[in-house]
Amino acid sequence: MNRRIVVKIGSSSLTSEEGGLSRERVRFYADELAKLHRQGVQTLLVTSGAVAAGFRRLGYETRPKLVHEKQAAAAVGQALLMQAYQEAFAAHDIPAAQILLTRPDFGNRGRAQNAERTIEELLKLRAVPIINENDTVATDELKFSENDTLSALVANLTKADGLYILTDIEGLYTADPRKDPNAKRIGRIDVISEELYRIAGGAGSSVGTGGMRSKIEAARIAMGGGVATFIGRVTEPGELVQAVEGSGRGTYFTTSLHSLPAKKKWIGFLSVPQGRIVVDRGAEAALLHGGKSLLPAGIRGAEGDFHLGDVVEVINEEGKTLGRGVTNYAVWQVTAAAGLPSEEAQRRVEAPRVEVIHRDEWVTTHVQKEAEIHE
Ligand SMILES: Nc1ncnc2c1ncn2[C@@H]1O[C@H](COP(=O)(O)OP(=O)(O)O)[C@@H](O)[C@H]1O
Ligand SMILES: N[C@@H](CCC(=O)OP(=O)(O)O)C(=O)O
Repeated sequence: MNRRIVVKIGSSSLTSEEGGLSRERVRFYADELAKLHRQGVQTLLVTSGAVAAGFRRLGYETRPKLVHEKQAAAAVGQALLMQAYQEAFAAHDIPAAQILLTRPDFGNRGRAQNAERTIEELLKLRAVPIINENDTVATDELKFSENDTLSALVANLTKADGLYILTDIEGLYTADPRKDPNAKRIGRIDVISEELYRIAGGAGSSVGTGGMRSKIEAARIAMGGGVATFIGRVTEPGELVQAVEGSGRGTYFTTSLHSLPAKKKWIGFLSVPQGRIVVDRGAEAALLHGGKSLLPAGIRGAEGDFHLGDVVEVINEEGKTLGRGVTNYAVWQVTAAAGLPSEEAQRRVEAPRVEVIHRDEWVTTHVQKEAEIHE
């Protein structure tokens, strides 16, 4: 049995047909989590539902669409959401703790460590940390694409053994089952490939389709940090325990990676890149397959506003992401040194090191084209 798990509950699992918060569903999930808690499993909950819980109280007739309206609804609804969880967990004598985070909180190592320490203390005292996005301050560039990403970052930060993303469908299918009756459920996935993003639908498709895409992205981030992931449906009593035991209604994403060293995990899966470096084919092969550092000779260009010590994303000339690393060069130095032999580059821009990114500070996040799918 897992020692520590993160459970993510999406809006679709918590709302009634009219779009408001269902207190009955909140109680159901609290009861399910309490069963694991009683078995000694440390449980963290990432929950949506603030907008759903708040919009009516503010006088909106339907769930608002504009960002500032949603923020206002969430400010009212977050308190109501927590109240519902407080009551539901109190029935099990479990203290419920509220934690509100934004994307940059993970990108700042000091803030991330503070959050981690607070969560450790709460778990030690047998509380359930209940986490949501801090909607008041989160607008576009501060936002997680969905709470799915937030749950993956929390799982990585807290070194969880498993991430359970609960939704209204029994896992990932070979196509959207709402549109294709022949779609089959995928039971297990060992490697996230580009093909999975394709079958989860591309940008510009319906809201639900985007939903599965962001869950695949969450699974990728969690697996990269060594956290096994489940995407599926839990609606009947006992099903969350079953999901954690390996027989849930959904798709299991395995990972052979053991937790990366803390620094690499932060670079690859928690940091917020400050810019991008474009590399040629030779550098791509050296980084992905050669275990080498990135040298100026293989660089084609750079964008963003980064300085020595920042994390940057490295992409190839087709725009595909290869990985991330800590740069020893500022953006102007990368631009001036691009394509030059190492010594000349270092002399010209007075860089502290020859390597633009040293291999000890590099994490590959490249997604391969295809991989086996187990039905
Ligand atoms: N290949 C697929 N397999 C399963 N579901 C898919 C797929 N492609 C798109 N979807 C849609 O994704 C939806 C789940 O995402 P979403 O509605 O955002 O859930 P939540 O609110 O729980 O985050 C499903 O109901 C389904 O319609
Ligand atoms: N943080 C907001 C919205 C988060 C959200 O929509 O997430 P999800 O249900 O996973 O798509 C809320 O609590 O209402």
